[in-house]
Amino acid sequence: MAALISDTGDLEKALKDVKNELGEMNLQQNAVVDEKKEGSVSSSDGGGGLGERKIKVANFESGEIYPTNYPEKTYEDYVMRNDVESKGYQTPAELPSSIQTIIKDDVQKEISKGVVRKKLAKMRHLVVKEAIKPSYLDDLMPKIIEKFWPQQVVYNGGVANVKNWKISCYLEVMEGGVPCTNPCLPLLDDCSELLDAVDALFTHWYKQQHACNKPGQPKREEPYKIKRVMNFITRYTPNPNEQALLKHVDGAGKVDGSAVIALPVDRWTGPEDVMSFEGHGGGLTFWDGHPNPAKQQEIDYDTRSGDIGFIDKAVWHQANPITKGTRWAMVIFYEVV
Ligand SMILES: O=C(O)CCC(=O)C(=O)O
Ligand SMILES: [Fe+2]
Repeated sequence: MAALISDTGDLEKALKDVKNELGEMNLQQNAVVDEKKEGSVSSSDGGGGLGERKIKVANFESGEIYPTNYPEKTYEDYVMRNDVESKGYQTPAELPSSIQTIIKDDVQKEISKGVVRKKLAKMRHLVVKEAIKPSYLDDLMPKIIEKFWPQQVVYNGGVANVKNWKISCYLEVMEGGVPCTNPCLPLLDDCSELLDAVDALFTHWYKQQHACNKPGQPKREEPYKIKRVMNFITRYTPNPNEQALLKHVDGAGKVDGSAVIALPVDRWTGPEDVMSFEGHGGGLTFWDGHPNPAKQQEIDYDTRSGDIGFIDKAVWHQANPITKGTRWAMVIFYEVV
């Protein structure tokens, strides 16, 4: 029997911890994770015609302009910035200490352990509770609410059945201006610490999730390079077409993984009990655990401020409908090399 995990010491330690916690479980028998199978999850529609989130159409012809209080920046300004690779933090521990303070203590270890548990269940997603401190997001949220400016985008075939999508504010878009050409740059500035933090968490998660498990496979020495290919904030409401993002996979082949960060309930523009969606849906659901969609399990999470969902390539998921209040989330699509 070859070593179960041969890549990082971190992961080996996490495995020991989980082994202790799981007691009698025979890991030798149950825990072989087949990377090939993992990578072969179909991105075809396994869920009753709900569809992929295809990113195809750049549509910004309506003549919409930046609100007048925005600095005069154009798409070209944005592209110049996006050409710079992500800062390359491989773990939260490498972040500047000022940014480490916005992250939950010991989250690195928690992610390593969480990945081991998920691998035992052959799953390729992980949700970490309060990975970002809710108090930090409470401080950031008024800026997000002030500058939130949903851009009109049209997706080919619709975003999980919604053709005209105008509930997301794009901070970074793909080259060529997809899915819109007017990213909200002021908000990108406000969110830069949060984005650095999530980049480091995502890189750490991705590295653990893709650590080599197969006999004889060489250990990867070079660092993972991640790039945020798209990044947006969505505000869901109980209005038709604004309640949910139904079952989909991110990026239709162009995206290697995603992070979804739950943001606070908007207590700034209305009374909390009115804005809250507590008891009215709004969590995340994943379909995972088997390469064959018909055999996948459905897993629900009641996500709240600061929780992060890490999602591997082509894992089916859904932002569940709300019937009351407003629900905010930040979403980042990554390319990994
Ligand atoms: O809103 C969320 O919590 C997740 C949304 C999502 O999966 C997406 O925008 O691709
Ligand atoms: Fe998604």
